Amino acid sequence: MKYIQAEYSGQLNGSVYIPGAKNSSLALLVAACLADDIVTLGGIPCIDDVSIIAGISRDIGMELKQEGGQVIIDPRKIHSAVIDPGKASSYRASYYFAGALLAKFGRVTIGFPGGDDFVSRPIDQHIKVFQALGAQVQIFDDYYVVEAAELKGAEIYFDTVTSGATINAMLAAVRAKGRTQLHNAAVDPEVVDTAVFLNQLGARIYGAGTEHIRIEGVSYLNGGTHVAIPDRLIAGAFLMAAGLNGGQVTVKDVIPEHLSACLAKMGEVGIHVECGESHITAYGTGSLKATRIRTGMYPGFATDLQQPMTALLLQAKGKSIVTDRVFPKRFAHVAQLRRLGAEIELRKESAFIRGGVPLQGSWVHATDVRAGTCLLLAGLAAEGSTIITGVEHIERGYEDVIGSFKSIGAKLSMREMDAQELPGLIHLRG
Ligand SMILES: CC(=O)N[C@H]1[C@@H](OP(=O)(O)OP(=O)(O)OC[C@H]2O[C@@H](n3ccc(=O)[nH]c3=O)[C@H](O)[C@@H]2O)O[C@H](CO)[C@@H](O)[C@@H]1O
Ligand SMILES: C=C(OP(=O)(O)O)C(=O)O
Repeated sequence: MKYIQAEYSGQLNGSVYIPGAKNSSLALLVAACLADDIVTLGGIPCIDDVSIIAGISRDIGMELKQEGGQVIIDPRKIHSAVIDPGKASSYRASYYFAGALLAKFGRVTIGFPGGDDFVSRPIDQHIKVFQALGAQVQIFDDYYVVEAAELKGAEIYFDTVTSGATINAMLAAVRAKGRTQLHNAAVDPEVVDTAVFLNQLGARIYGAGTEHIRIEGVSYLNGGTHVAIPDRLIAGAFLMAAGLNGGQVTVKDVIPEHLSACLAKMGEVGIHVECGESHITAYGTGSLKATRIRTGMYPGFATDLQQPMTALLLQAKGKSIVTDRVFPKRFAHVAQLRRLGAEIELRKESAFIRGGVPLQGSWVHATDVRAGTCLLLAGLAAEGSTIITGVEHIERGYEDVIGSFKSIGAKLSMREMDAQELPGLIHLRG
């Protein structure tokens, strides 16, 4: 079993280049299915979720090869729209294959999405989209089938703001007959990135980045080239690292506007932030103030950043409250932080933190990708050694997590737990 060992690291200083966004890349790679010619994508990170897509692509006949930092995709030989349920459920964004393959082939058989487990992650809005466009959806035990003789443009109102279903609606509607209008659409940068890419291929999507998106269906999509936007979630976590023990961290190749809410809250807790055109520097002052965080859909404070922010707030003297309204049960990291000595209570959709209590290294388990970042940051601030298992969750979203954190001075190593070591470690788990 792989694990990460984190040691108290003092001040973190340095700069890191931020890779392309996981959540954009997962949409772009599948959007490429819709093209009728070769597509080249840049900025796609080397993460486990992308490897799963590569596996699915091989199964369905989509050629996908990596050449010097670019992924070249040939969707012309796709011969199957049946996706292995095991592969579909080993990451979240497999639902994009449902929208894209439905649009291109009129039928898709696919397993349910997996990804981080926040107790409830419904896909009712995705299904609503498919049905509105004229498809039938049949649900079986471990897969579902979506099919339509013809997809026809429709008027679709989302009952809740969802980035996944907004992107999926664009994928499904882009080749539908006539006009589709999406209302109460998500305005996330990843939605805009997917629309920009599809338009580059010849799609006619208007208004992405606002709550109303209009899609005029087209019957053919060219090949083309696109570069994924930088990962605002990885960038946010690195900037927070500067606040842990009063260091200075610069993230390069970012779009600062995508991090507005995060930077505003970092300012409130006492981290000084300076933005350039494509870089941001965070200066920790060594003294953090408690605050209140409420997550919201973009441009609100990202739910994916509340977990690393919680690690930071453990260092801020006083009472902080972190409320997650997007995923009210996204708090599996709290029990693990308590193992490090954190004073943190859960009530309904909020974590109540008494910050400034010294942390002590222990054995903790990452249950999802950002819980992993949270535990990693907490481990760097805790006395002694922290053992973090559940590395597979972290590797779903982070390319070279050890190398990039080490480059800013973090004392981290990836290890393999062997039988001799286990008795020495087991007392930490309790
Ligand atoms: C692969 C990917 O891009 N993952 C991101 C995506 O997940 P994901 O696409 O799953 O999240 P959504 O944006 O769809 O979810 C937003 C909210 O809508 C609800 N909802 C969603 C779909 C649906 O059919 N019905 C419904 O009720 C969800 O429970 C949640 O409360 O956006 C989340 C919210 O920014 C991020 O945390 C994830 O990192
Ligand atoms: C929740 C996340 O991932 P996913 O939606 O892929 O589970 C995340 O990236 O924080």
